[in-house]
Amino acid sequence: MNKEKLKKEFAGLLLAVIGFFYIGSLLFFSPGDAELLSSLKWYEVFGRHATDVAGGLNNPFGILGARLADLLIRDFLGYISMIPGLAFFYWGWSVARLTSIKPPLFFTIYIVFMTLGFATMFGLSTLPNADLMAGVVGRMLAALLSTLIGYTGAWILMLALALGATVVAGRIFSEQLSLLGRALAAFGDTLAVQFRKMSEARREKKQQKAEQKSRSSKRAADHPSAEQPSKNASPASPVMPLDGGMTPGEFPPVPEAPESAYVETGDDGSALDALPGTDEEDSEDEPEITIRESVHEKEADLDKRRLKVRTRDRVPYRFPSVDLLQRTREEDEYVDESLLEESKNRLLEKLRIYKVEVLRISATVGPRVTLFELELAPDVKVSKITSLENDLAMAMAARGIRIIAPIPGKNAVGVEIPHGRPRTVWMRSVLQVEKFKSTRLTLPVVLGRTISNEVYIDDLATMPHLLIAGATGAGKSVGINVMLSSLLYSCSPDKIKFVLIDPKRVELFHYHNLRNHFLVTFDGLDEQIITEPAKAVYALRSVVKEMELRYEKLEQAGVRNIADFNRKLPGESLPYLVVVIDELADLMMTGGKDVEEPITRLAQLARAVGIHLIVATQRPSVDIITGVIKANFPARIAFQVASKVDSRTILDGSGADQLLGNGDMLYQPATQPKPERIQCPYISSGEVEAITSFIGRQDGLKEPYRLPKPDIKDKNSSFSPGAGSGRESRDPMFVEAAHLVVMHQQGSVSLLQRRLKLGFSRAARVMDQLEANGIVGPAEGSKPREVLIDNRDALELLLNNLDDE
Ligand SMILES: Nc1ncnc2c1ncn2[C@@H]1O[C@H](COP(=O)(O)OP(=O)(O)OP(=O)(O)O)[C@@H](O)[C@H]1O
Repeated sequence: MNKEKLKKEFAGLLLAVIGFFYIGSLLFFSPGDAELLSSLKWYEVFGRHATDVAGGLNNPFGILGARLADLLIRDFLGYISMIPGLAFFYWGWSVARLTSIKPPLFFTIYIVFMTLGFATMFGLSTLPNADLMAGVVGRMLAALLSTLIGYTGAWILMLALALGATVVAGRIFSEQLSLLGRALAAFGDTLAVQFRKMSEARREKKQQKAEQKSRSSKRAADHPSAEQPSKNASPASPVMPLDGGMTPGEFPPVPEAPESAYVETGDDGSALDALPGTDEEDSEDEPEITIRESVHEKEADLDKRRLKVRTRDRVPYRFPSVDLLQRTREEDEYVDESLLEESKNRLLEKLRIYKVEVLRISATVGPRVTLFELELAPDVKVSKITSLENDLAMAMAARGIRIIAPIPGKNAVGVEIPHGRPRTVWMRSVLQVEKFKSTRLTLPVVLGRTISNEVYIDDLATMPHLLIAGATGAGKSVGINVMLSSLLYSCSPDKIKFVLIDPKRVELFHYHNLRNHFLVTFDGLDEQIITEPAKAVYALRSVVKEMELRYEKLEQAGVRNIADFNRKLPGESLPYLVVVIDELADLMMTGGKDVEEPITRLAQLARAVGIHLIVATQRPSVDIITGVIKANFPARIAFQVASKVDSRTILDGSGADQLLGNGDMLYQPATQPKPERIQCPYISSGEVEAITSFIGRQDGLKEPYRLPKPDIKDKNSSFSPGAGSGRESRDPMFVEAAHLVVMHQQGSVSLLQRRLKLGFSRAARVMDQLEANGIVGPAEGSKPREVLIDNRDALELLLNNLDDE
């Protein structure tokens, strides 16, 4: 048994003992004790006189009990004072079983209120002994009320108050009552089983006796001359033959009544379960569960920061207040240990069937699921557990079971099982934490709460692009709203701009309010939120052009990235651009390569110039999330998807098919080997509207941020400036660059920059051309590209072939 649990149970027991003492002392109140006690000073507990007094008391709870009873019954609330004693038991039970102290606290308030009420009612009544029940306080309250509102009025008021308090308490304690009901039912079941065991044993004994009797009378009848066997004679002593070819002296052995074996039978008498003590033995062998404390995030008031700022063009801007977000009930972190124990037992039982031995088990209760961490016996292979995922899910009859084998960095495997008390994570609660208030991340986006209840915030600037997939209704749009809102709560309109592409037309509608602050304008397009696929291609190409222009600026300033640029030239600082595409499938269906190419290009190159993509789709199939797109989005979020295949497409592994929907997600950052399960916060469209219209009502910036016209030479051709494989579109340094990467066997842009003295954007363009001509592989995040040509000769051959084309 773990120490923590033992401590809690001890404290619970102590409280129950105090409860017994309290009620017992009052129950044995004797008016005669008062006289004896009056001769004893209150601090006198030792000495002869104290012993004499204690010996003469009628109250078996000694001096302390008698004093307590005297004080409470005679001078306070009469016999009614006994009722609050029940609270000790509730506290004891709560301390031993639960982590939340709220229910017993409410119960104590309720019971004190009811005690005062009952005392007053007894004070009002004329029943015999009513005075003794009401005590001084009850009588006083009754007198006060009947003077103020009359006798009948006082009765009506008291009854109404008692009824009202009981109704309220019933609501508050409905869950506790059902728990108590379950506990009582379980206790009842145990009693019934014990009772059945006993009566079964009695019946069997009777049956044996009857059988023995009938056998001996049969023997006596068959062999009247035979001597009666002595009382102590063994049944196997040589006596008469029986039917069935037994030799004389042979008796069928009398079956011993099995002492420990007990077979529970169904109504039809069939065996339900062979229980030769297995349950008890098993539960003794079972490892104890340790409940891990969830993380308590330090709270902070987000409104207590500098809310008013001035933009670069001297326009005042005020950050939205968190009061625009719904005030919600506190997220209840109460852990129902009995349910937890039930899940643990079921899990261990199933694992036992598959012969998986567990040494230690601990549980972390998250917003939607409980993570059981299992330390396995050394001879159990981890692969065995992984192969059991489906069987376990079926055996436990639960959706949402996910196995993490092993948990990265731990000597344990994880099994996530949904618990019966899903908690909504509210947007307000995840923003009102110190972590978010004092974040130093460039583009902080809140993703939600982890299983250990920690608020998970990541930096979009380092992700650097995010791919989101999930079935319809799984929570993608809510997720995008959460991310955009966290950016609105942390960045001023100077710092960040949004390019919003919404082919579904309804998802990003509220952001129209941001047109004068956060939305870019396009040279050549009227819309600021793009909804038509053709215009989306135009807008994406505009962003590509912007990227190229930014690279030129960076080159001129002699810096490597946007952060350095903004530090070096604060007067010309560039805002970060966040490009959001809410439904890639709609675009890919109509735009195909025309959409894929600018997205890929941006994903490959745009990070350094502060352009970041958030792309969502409800169709995570390979024709939408192509290999090239996938390779360039190292950070991915999977909400619930329909199949394992979809899960593999987005995460390169299963798991997303086992999610529960409603914002339950797996986040795979570029830097971690395995995805993390997170519950996305909930933000309603009303809240998004409130935030955006708060911003929209403020004075807009003097100058909109305008994106340039894209380079469109041939409308029908794929748009890939500089990335073409045609001879005329190749950079003059192409051949030299090809030789360089093959010689060094290293496809890195910085190598070209250094050795060929090229600017970043030109070097990146040449690298794309090398890829398009099959000399290097696709970009793999920040790693150098793979060089596909082994040696100089092979390269010469390839270059000759290219020239012949
Ligand atoms: N984080 C969350 N917490 C609680 N409920 C959520 C959460 N996210 C989504 N939901 C519920 O699921 C519903 C659908 O969510 P949402 O519109 O984001 O789905 P979607 O994946 O964008 O669907 P579609 O692809 O059809 O647009 C919401 O209206 C809400 O009731």
